[in-house]
Amino acid sequence: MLHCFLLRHLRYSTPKPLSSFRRSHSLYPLTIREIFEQKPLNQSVNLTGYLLNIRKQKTHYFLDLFDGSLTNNQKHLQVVAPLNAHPSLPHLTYGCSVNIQGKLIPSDHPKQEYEFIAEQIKLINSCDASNYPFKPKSNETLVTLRQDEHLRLRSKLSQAIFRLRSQLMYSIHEYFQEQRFIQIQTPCLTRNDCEGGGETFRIQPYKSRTTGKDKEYFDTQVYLTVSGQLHLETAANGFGRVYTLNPTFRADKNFSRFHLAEFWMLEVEVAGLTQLDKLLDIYVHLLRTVAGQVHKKCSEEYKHLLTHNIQPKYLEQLLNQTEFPRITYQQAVEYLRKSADFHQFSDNDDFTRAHEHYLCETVMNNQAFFIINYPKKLKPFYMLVNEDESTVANFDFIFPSIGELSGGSLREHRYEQFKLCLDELDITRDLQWYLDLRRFGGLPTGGFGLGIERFLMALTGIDNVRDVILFPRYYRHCDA
Ligand SMILES: NC(=O)C[C@H](N)C(=O)O
Repeated sequence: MLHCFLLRHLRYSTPKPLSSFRRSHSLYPLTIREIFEQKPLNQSVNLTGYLLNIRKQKTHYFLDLFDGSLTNNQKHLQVVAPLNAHPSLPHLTYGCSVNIQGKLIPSDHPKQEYEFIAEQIKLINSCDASNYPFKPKSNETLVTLRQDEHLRLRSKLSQAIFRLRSQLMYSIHEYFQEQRFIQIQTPCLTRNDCEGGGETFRIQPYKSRTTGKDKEYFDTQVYLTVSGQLHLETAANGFGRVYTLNPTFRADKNFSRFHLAEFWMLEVEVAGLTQLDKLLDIYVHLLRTVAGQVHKKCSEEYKHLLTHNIQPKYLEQLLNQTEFPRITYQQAVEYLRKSADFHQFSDNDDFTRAHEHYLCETVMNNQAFFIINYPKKLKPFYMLVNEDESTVANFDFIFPSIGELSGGSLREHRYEQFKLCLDELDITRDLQWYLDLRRFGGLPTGGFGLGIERFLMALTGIDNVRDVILFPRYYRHCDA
């Protein structure tokens, strides 16, 4: 009985299909994009947006309405307001928000198929036009937009960038769905500094204004995560193929155009991997597929960026290459030592950005490449130690004009070795849960992290991370 009732109920609660115009019209406030796509001729509809231009002519006002729904080739909707119906619109200024009721009708104008005739125009909020950073026809640049993070999505340039970012996120999820990965949400609060680099933000007690009492995070030291990797490995031991796409935090006092204190990182972990080459193949396949999708889906955004002279000089490599050169740390050191600037490079030193740039630009001729098998002592404790006992099975991927785009490794899955390593570092107690993965039959896994903002730099040719994240947090900067 109950079963029948449920079935009947389910049937009735499924929304009935409506024509696409009616469905979107009734469920969400209508957008200009939908007006262009669905052309609801002669129906009275309501639109909300900003006015970008107001021109008074003999018989009509012409208003350019913008609501952020259009891609960049279609700019805005031109609204025609006959003077006899709207004798004066003096309260409307550039940038003000309005609600317009009107109708789309076929146009007599030879250059225009349709026009939108306003029946009623309501001012929602006026705009403090003299202080508004986006003046009519102003020439916005990435630098000027950066000064108004909270308003910059009113500009077409920022819109192009953040549409592209949204597509990137979507394409990443799509890729992993297709490859049958499970998405995991790793925690932002953690007790372990996974990278061991000491760049963690510690959660500090604070005095509550209302109670005046100190508040602790349950009497333990807790940090904002620098990487979800350790937690992701536990998930790889459960599901096999997993990924996470989360914010990560690094207390890096670096003010450079490559560094953020909060950045988004895609992290991937795959069980059953025992060869570094395989991990690199997976990484390249991901980059190629996702870059290809973004390139295909965002052609309008790319065109718009080009009008601002922003072009992805090295995107071709991501789209077309199935392989990238792979050199060992030792080979990279030899290249550096042959150069005039770096001939004194010491054994077991880490590469700086200057080293990476030299290797990429001069040695590799602006070709992206991998550096593999770093000395064990330069890298975090979790990496698989190679047979030579002195290097680890890891990679850094170096991209022209950016430097390190990603890092990854096979993980040390052998219980005895790993316990010894943790004991030596005196971190066994803190990481008992992580060691347990090996204690209870852990699988060999490998994975990598890819910083979303740097990936966006590679995809767009934009040369500052602060332009590809809406609210950048970096050294001494946390504004809006
Ligand atoms: N998941 C990873 O391999 C990323 C690595 N832990 C990093 O933070 O660079």
